[in-house]
Amino acid sequence: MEARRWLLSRHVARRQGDMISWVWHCLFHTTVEQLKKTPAEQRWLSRQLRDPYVKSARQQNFRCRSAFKLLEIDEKHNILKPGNSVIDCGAAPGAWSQVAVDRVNATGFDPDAPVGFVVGVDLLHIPPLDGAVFLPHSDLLEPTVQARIQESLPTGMAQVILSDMAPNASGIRELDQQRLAELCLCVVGLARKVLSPGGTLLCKFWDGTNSRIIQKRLTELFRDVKTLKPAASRKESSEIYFLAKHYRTS
Ligand SMILES: C[S@@+](CC[C@H](N)C(=O)[O-])C[C@H]1O[C@@H](n2cnc3c(N)ncnc32)[C@H](O)[C@@H]1O
Repeated sequence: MEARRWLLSRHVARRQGDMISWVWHCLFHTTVEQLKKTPAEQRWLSRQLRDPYVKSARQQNFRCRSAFKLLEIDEKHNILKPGNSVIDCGAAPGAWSQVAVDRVNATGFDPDAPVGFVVGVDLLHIPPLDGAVFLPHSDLLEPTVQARIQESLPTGMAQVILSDMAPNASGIRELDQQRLAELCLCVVGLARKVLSPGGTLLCKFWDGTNSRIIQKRLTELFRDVKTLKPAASRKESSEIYFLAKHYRTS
């Protein structure tokens, strides 16, 4: 009898112990998970949790917060118009393409309303989006990829080229800037092949020594070149955007 009571009390104690550790786990799960992360991951996570644009992106069904950068630029500078063909370079996960699809296709029931076209390209997978054609797992630096973009355009020409491309950060500032400069020059090269006269190019860059080289190149090719820092672009980031309008053919 004594032995049975002892066994029972040990069983109850174990169950209570399990319960306590389960409650402990539920209460502190997030904290423990956070502790497992590296300091950089923790900083990223707490920044994401505090970021109002992350919250708004979730509420408005945008794939990521960067949508608000393009929305702000377009509201101020009116670059995306109904009927435009748009190339979105570095499109994954697809938030800029969401904005572009919405802006280039006029809403309403008018059968004659202009219909736009959006093609997005990225090294990564891009989840499908109604109204956009995507070329995932594709490197814009490859001439064959640029040829596929051109083939996909209804008239072989685009009125707007967007680039939010960024290389994977190596942590070495100069190297990363050099890589982004290469990507920007590649976008400029694409513009020379497919941009309609009068067309627009919007290109992300990290402000620094190379930015003058890119700006100079753009000024040679476009009548109006501006440097923009949208509100949704983090203040601590050196990210800027070149907005080049009125592409000149000669
Ligand atoms: C900041 S994200 C773009 C976010 C996107 N604008 C959006 O709103 O969803 C930058 C993207 O550039 C892409 N990228 C970098 N180098 C590239 C290259 N050579 N060709 C194509 N995409 C590239 C990256 O894979 C990454 O997905």
